Amino acid sequence: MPSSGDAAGRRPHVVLIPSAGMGHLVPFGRLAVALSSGHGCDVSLVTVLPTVSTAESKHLDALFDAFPAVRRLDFELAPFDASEFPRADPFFLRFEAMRRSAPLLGPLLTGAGASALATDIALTSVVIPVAKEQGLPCHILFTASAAMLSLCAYFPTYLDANAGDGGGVGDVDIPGVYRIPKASIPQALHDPNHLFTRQFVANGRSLTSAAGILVNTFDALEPEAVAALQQGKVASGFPPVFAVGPLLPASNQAKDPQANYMEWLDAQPARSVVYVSFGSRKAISGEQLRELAAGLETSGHRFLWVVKSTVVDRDDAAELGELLGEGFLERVEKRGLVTKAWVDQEEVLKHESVALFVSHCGWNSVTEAAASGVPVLALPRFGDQRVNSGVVARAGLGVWADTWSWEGEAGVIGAEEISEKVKAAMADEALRRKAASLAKAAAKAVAGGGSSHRCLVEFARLCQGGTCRTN
Ligand SMILES: O=c1ccn([C@@H]2O[C@H](COP(=O)(O)OP(=O)(O)O[C@H]3O[C@H](CO)[C@@H](O)[C@H](O)[C@H]3O)[C@@H](O)[C@H]2O)c(=O)[nH]1
Repeated sequence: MPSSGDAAGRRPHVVLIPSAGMGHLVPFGRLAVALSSGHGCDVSLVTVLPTVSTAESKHLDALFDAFPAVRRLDFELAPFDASEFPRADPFFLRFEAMRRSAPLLGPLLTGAGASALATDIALTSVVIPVAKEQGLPCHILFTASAAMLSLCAYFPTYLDANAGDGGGVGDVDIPGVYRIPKASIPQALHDPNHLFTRQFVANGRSLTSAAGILVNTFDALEPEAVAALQQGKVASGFPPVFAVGPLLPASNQAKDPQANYMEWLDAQPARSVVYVSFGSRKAISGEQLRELAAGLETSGHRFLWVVKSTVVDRDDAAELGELLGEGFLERVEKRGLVTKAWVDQEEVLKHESVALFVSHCGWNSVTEAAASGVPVLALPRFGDQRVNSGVVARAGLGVWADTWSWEGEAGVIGAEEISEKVKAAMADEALRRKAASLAKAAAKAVAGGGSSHRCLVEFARLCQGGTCRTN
């Protein structure tokens, strides 16, 4: 039942504060749409200006156009001199700018009449103190898997218990969840002094200061992790956990008028195409690109391959053709399309010609594959993607050859292995059936009365009258 307002009839006004990066903006936009349609909440999505990339600006413009019920709340960052950090990437600079602009956030929230906040785990150190000052409950939308959330929640305890061992990080057996093998733990976490590790531990500790935690997942995809988190088995003093995924509004992607991939897909036979994409950014090495190209070629299958321009090594100015191996594009012309366009991935995954998704297992891609019933061949690259690949394999959504050579996150998987795995996955009828059954479970979870729908109702109710745990 939608929330009908407080005693004075006021609707809750939930303000969502995403961090930068399409992998984060996309689920925040989707949560905004889900909450504003049918849950009795007013919803504002904070647009941090200037945006980090044109992809982000286009995405946000398309979202606000398509869903006018979602209010846009512009947050102009205070200018700061980035030359202090000459080698920092745009995401670090964005975080630093947010941190320095925090004093401006309180007045923005008061002016907007916020009654509750939801922010990204990466921004808790900035947003939670502001929320405390304002007396507002602050929730977290965790944009990765529940397995990754449980690792984040348990990791500080794990490190405390293993401090002094000197043996580094091993398998991590998360209470109530399962054992995450050493090789799946993000590489940076193997070094206790790495900046990422310190941040990850601080984030893990900050989870208990949140009023509630939303996760873009659903029961059938991650039964163990969702149950353990909700039952407080992973860490003590844990706030309520709402598994609200898969967060999927109607398509709201900015269309690229130059892109011809949908016409190309329309011309392919049903269930014949391997879709290959590694998310919105982040490089895979030139060497891995060429191995992948050769593997796709020898697999003999049709493929649509989305290569982001940032996928190409920054200092490698060569054109796509050269990067993918000499003559590759000409040889595969009749059965492969390689594009640098921003595609509407949901639309692609729903297309009847698509049979397999070769994915880095960014969490949004995993949830989209699950919602579309497209099996995944996992090719994780960095960060949470190995943990997510483990989820994919456990749930039967896809295959992850975790026996593949592990040489750290920069390890290269050879063409022959890729080709064999593509052929096997394309021929695997049982895998296809299992993926299709997960899509049914996903649809059931988000429909009225389903587990994710109930979690969203419960969350909206908490925003209506919830007590503030951030104090
Ligand atoms: O041409 C494109 C490329 C991407 N997308 C969309 O962009 C999002 C990409 O997100 P994701 O699949 O999660 O990949 P990343 O962009 O790599 O996401 C980052 O954020 C995720 C969520 O926290 C993490 O799981 C990843 O490891 C991290 O790299 C998805 O919704 C895609 O559908 C498109 O629609 N068209």
